[in-house]
Amino acid sequence: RDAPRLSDRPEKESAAAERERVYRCARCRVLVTRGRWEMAMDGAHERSVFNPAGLVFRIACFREAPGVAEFGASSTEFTWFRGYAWTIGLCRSCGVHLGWRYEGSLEPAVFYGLVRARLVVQEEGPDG
Ligand SMILES: O=C1C=NC(=S)N1
Repeated sequence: RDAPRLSDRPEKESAAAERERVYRCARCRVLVTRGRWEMAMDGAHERSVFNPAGLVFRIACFREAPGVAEFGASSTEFTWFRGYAWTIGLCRSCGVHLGWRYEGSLEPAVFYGLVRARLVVQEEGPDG
């Protein structure tokens, strides 16, 4: 693997470094989102969810994800976030499934649940 996956991230990472992180599509490297937009939902930064097909995903929530394009109609079926409807979110550039866009009448009105394994952290600059 040429880019450290999020699971490789050092545990004691400074909040400032986290905010500067750039997350890119693991398949095409387009910019998807940024650390400054990451948010905790119900106190958790990450959560494991599963769909009716039994597929399990480890997702992280972000307030914004410019690299994600919505696909298809929204649904409230089996939503992992009460009060929110979800729409499939694909990579805007290569179309791979990156996660879901959530919309609801709560705060925040919109957020994204993205599959951590489908994102890579942008390579550090020359100073590492
Ligand atoms: O929140 C979600 C997204 N896909 C399923 S299933 N529930």
